[in-house]
Amino acid sequence: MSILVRDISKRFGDFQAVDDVSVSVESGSLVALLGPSGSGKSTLLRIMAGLEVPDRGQVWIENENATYRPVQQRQIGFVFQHYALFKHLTIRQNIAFGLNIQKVAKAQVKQKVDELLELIQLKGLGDRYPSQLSGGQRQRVALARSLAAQPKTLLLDEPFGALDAKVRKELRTWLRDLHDRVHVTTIFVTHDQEEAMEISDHVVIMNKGKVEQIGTPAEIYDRPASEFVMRFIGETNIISSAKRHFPYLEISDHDRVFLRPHDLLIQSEPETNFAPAIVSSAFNLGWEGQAELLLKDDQKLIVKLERDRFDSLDLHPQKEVYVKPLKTRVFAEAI
Ligand SMILES: Nc1ncnc2c1ncn2[C@@H]1O[C@H](COP(=O)(O)OP(=O)(O)OP(=O)(O)O)[C@@H](O)[C@H]1O
Repeated sequence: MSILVRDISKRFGDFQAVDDVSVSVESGSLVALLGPSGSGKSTLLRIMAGLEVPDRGQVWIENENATYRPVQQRQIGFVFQHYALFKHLTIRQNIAFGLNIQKVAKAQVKQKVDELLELIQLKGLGDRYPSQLSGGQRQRVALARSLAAQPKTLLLDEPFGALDAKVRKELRTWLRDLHDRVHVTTIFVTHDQEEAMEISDHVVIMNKGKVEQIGTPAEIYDRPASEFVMRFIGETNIISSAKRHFPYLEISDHDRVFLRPHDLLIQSEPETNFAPAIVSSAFNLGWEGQAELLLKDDQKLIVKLERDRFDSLDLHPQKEVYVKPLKTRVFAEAI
């Protein structure tokens, strides 16, 4: 089911939580709403769900204006960070809960629950109670419960936020696999860049109630639309008055240049267009090498290198090296 929010604004008292936001989510895609705390992600999700009414703007579901349509009529399933399962019901009974309320025939309920238990890879655990499952398993049950009613869209608000880092990582790939099997349009809120970048078809980057950029993970990383996006996604070096170090760059004298730690050439010998720098520290991280360099005016640069290159350069504190940016970005000053 496609969802389009158009020119949505929502204010709480004096606070503008969502500020003129438009987002279009294609049917069957997996989309992340990503941004720092308080950027309006959950509010936007709740407006899509019908749990919150926008002050302005519209929500279109499958090309129908659904702005004032009640939650129950939106064919939406939810999972929240702390989606408490019913403690006194078994996993099977939890998953079947909505179907039983709808008075679906017993044999059909059993079949559906079996299918869902298989889908969430908890086949043997249907007769356990929630307290007998791990946090990650419980969230999978919560997802199965929301899928039981065959929603056309799944809205997930920090679904793995309460879990530890390792389980989180496992569950996000699991969510992508699940999505590839069931193809339900899925929109999930996260403040974890890696989570959003790893599994989404499109990422919506939010900041202070506004959309900064919408794109595929590669577009967002390679062509950030703003300084905020560049700094929020991946690591970034910022060089002030970069023209002093790299006169050949086609920038103004006082422009700040942004560049990723991987987007630098580094060598031991001087060469045209390379700026001298002194290594202040170098670490072998195992899978790659990382060095901190100081340019002539003491501006810091982080460089990340493939292991072979790192080893052959023999980087160590005080060594003089020469660097040249490969890909640079300049943004208008943030207001
Ligand atoms: N019902 C409400 N009443 C008053 N203020 C609210 C309400 N809901 C949200 N807010 C405020 O609106 C802002 C945006 O909240 P929202 O939950 O949408 O942000 P978020 O990006 O999801 O942040 P987080 O990652 O911390 O959940 C916050 O400052 C929050 O305090």
